[in-house]
Amino acid sequence: MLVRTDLRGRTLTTAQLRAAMPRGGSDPSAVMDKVAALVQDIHKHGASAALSYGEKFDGIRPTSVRVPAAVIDAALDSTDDAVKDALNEAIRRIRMVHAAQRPDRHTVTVVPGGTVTEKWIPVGRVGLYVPGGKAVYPSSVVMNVVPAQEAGVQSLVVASPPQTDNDGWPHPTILAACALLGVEEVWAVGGAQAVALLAYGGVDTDDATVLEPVDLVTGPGNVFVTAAKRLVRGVVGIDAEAGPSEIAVLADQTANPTFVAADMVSQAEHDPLAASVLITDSEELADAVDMYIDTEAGKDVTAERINTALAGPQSGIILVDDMEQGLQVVNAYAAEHLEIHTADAATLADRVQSAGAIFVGSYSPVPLGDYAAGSNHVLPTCGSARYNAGLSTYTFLKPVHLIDYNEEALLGIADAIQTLASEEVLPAHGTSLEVRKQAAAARQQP
Ligand SMILES: NC(=O)c1ccc[n+]([C@@H]2O[C@H](COP(=O)([O-])OP(=O)(O)OC[C@H]3O[C@@H](n4cnc5c(N)ncnc54)[C@H](O)[C@@H]3O)[C@@H](O)[C@H]2O)c1
Ligand SMILES: N[C@H](CO)Cc1c[nH]c[nH+]1
Ligand SMILES: [Zn+2]
Repeated sequence: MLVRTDLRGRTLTTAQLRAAMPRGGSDPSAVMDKVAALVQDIHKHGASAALSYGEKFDGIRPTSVRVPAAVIDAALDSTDDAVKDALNEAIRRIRMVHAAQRPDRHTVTVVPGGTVTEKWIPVGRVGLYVPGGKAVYPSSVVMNVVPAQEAGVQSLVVASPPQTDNDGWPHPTILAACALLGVEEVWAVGGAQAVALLAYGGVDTDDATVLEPVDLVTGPGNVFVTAAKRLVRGVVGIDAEAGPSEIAVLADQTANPTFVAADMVSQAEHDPLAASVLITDSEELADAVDMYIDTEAGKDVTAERINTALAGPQSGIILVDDMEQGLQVVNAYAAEHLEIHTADAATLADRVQSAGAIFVGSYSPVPLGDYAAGSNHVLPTCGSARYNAGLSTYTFLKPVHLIDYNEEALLGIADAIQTLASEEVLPAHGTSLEVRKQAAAARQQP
């Protein structure tokens, strides 16, 4: 049975609401000291230190960080046709959505002769993290690579943990997904050590192959990956923090309890720290969801993770008076994934302010988005959807302004600029305008 929190009849401030939410130990600050020491070590000792941490945590040391091309080709050859077809269909849909995100360059004519153009420049080199600890994630290869490609990134590297049953190389289906997408640079390194190596770079085991550092690290991962991303932010760019999975379901008495419960269990199976939360005004639904979870959940190989995640302080059922209070809870919680199973799901979905992705109605379950809706599954966790969005083509683009004024347009605003510069006591700024004014005046002299 999930822990219940009864908010009915209570009016809470935002801070009180947040405090009342079930949230667990997926906060990276809990492992920050340990991960900081690891990141420092890799900054100092590079690839050999990263491989040593891999040996410790993943149980194997590959012969090199960079995966040889022949290993990637062999992985594609040995991949089942059904898996290749499924990956190709997912790639097709995800590419459609992310290609449509590419923003246009646009120019604003501020005054005659004075324009500001916004141009989108792709990040130069990116490091895409693909998890491979408790489960392996070929789908995350697609979710990282496709938006980077659609943004026009020229240089990208995928990093994923070494696997004991693949000679220390990343999982073969991860390599196959890279091959299908035309990715040639793959590193066999995982966890916090992967993030640190991507940020600082190094030299491979042959003492010759340079592992060039990247400009931006993206991708999901466990709490160690998330902590490392927080630590290297500034040395490199990072995307939103996409840590252990979360699902919140907002549901009323019209919801199908089996659908709701199955979707909650689906995210619990990622990690013992994963969170599954039901927000409902129907005790009957809450009881039925509990019943399903008690009798049906956790019969598969992932049972232990599911049971731990559902029993943890991060999971539970929140009872609310009605959908208005439900929406307040939803916005305060800011789930990575929000499913809405109510009579008016689309209307409520439009009113949600904070969620990584919103799944509308009974036939848009989170696993659809995990693999093949076309949307991205790398989404902000731990409440960061209040201020961050999921991975997208925009993540890999920088909007840069081109400022182009002619003399007349500049002189038309010169006095205002000089006034402001003088107000800020920055006289050299004013001089930049003054010399141009004087040059113009000199030309007017007979
Ligand atoms: N939010 C999202 O968008 C999203 C998407 C997909 C997956 N996820 C999450 O990604 C996570 C994947 O986790 P995972 O563990 O399966 O794979 P992972 O690749 O993130 O982590 C595995 C690595 O963790 C390191 N590690 C393991 N134990 C350690 C320890 N005690 N100390 C230091 N490092 C250690 C190892 O080096 C290993 O390579 C899950 O939590 C899943 O829910 C999130
Ligand atoms: N639900 C995960 C994001 O939290 C993504 C995923 C990949 N594979 C299955 N699920
Ligand atoms: Zn999932």
